[in-house]
Parts: sequence; C-alpha cells; structure tokens
Amino acid sequence: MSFHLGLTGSIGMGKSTTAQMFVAEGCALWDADQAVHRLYGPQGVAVAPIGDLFSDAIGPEGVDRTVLRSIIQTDPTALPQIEAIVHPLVQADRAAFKAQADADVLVFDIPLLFETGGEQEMDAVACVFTSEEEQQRRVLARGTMTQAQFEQIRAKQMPIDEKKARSDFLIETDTVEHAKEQVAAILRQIRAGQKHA
Ligand SMILES: CC(C)(COP(=O)(O)OP(=O)(O)OC[C@H]1O[C@@H](n2cnc3c(N)ncnc32)[C@H](O)[C@@H]1O)[C@@H](O)C(=O)NCCC(=O)NCCS
Ligand SMILES: Nc1ncnc2c1ncn2[C@@H]1O[C@H](COP(=O)(O)OP(=O)(O)OP(=O)(O)O)[C@@H](O)[C@H]1O
Repeated sequence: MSFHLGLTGSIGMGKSTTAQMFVAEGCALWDADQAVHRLYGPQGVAVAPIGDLFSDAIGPEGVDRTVLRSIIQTDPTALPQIEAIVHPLVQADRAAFKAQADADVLVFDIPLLFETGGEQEMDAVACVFTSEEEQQRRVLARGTMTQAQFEQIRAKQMPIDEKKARSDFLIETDTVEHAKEQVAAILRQIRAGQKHA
C-alpha cells in the first residue's frame, strides 16, 4: 500500500516547485493544475462544455486562459460554473492516476485540497507557505495575472493560517535549499512509518 500525501498551500506559495523535490526523492506525483491543463488542451475533455458556456474562451489551443481570467474577473458567476464542469473531471483524472501509480509515496499537489474535502483521501497533508508579501511578489512576477485577478483568486481560498493549522507537515518555501531539507525530513518520517512530527 502506498502512502498518500496531499500537498497544498495558497496560490504562488511554492506547491509545484516543492512537488518536484518530492519527485526527485522518488515519489510519484499527481498535480491538479496540470490535470486542468490537460482538460483545457486542444483535445481536452473540458473544452466543449466550457465552450457551451463561454464560446469566446475557446481558441485553436483549447481553452484560452487569458480570456477565461478576464471573464472570471468581470462575471462573478463564471468561476463556480467552471468549477462545476472541471472538478468532477479532475477527480476522475486523480482516480485514474491512483489506479496505476507505482511508488511507496504518492504526492497529490492540490491547491484546493481542504476547500474540496480532498484531505479525507490522504494519509497526511503537507502545506507550503511563505509570507503574503512574498506570495504577491511571486505571483505578479510571473506576469500572467493582474493584481485584481490575483486578489480575487486569493480571496476564494482558505486563509493560509487555517491550512497550516489543519496540516500534518509544514514546508516554508523561503529558500530552495531549506525547502529541500524539509521535504527530505518529511519523507524520512513517512518512510520510517511515523506520520506526525
Ligand atoms: C482561474 C484560472 C483561469 C487561472 O489560470 P492560470 O493559468 O492563470 O493559473 P493556474 O491554472 O496555473 O492556477 C494558479 C493557481 O490559482 C489558484 N486557483 C485556480 N483555480 C482556482 C479556483 N477555482 N479557486 C481558487 N483558487 C484557484 C490555485 O492556487 C492555482 O494553483 C484557472 O486556474 C482555472 O480555470 N481554474 C478553474 C479550475 C480550478 O478550479 N482549478 C483548480 C485546481 S482543480
Ligand atoms: N523554496 C523556494 N525558495 C524560493 N523561491 C521559491 C521556492 N519555492 C517556490 N519558489 C518560487 O515561487 C514562485 C511560485 O512557485 P510555484 O509555481 O511552485 O508555486 P505554486 O504554489 O505551484 O503556484 P500556483 O498556486 O500559482 O500554481 C516561483 O517563482 C518559484 O520559483
């Protein structure tokens, strides 16, 4: 039986970067945002149902995220409708991964883990965190979201302090080296059969 570790945190706090550190230590990874990318891609299963609601958001590459971000910004009903389409498809993708994954530790990178009750499927949860100032700096430095779009998404997420309080392990993403040390320590505990710090 493999160990199921949920990896969460707020937008831009370092989930994807930290997830790759778990992969480097021999874990198998499932990434919810990457699953959404597959669903939105040219052959993606979410393209047709999203197109039925927001035809402007469909282009030659599937769902156009720039258009979708601006629709979400101006129409408060848009994101719940998109989630109703996307979340069941993401859930099915995760089930397919679980059915075939072959590693002692499976890591599930899920930004909305607690918001969607996904922690119930996990043996433990690790939460990445950094300060809100650093979070904003990192997200805006990517240049994909405006400040207003970032704030709208952040406001939808559970506050980071609550995520931290509900997690078994914490990973501070202040430097890459520090995060790697924390990942290695967590895996030592899990592999030694100890869930809690
Ligand atoms: C809002 C969208 C257009 C932003 O796309 P973009 O390419 O800029 O960002 P990306 O997809 O990489 O997501 C970045 C981060 O935004 C946050 N985020 C994304 N969707 C949501 C959401 N529905 N609620 C709260 N936070 C979200 C997460 O922290 C995520 O890691 C896109 O994320 C989307 O279509 N989201 C709806 C599907 C969804 O709920 N995905 C979350 C994982 S299941
Ligand atoms: N341990 C770390 N030390 C320094 N910088 C980091 C660390 N981890 C992540 N970062 C930086 O923070 C930014 C966001 O990281 P990453 O994309 O991993 O976050 P995320 O939580 O997956 O984001 P999102 O929620 O938007 O998908 C990147 O620029 C990355 O280089």
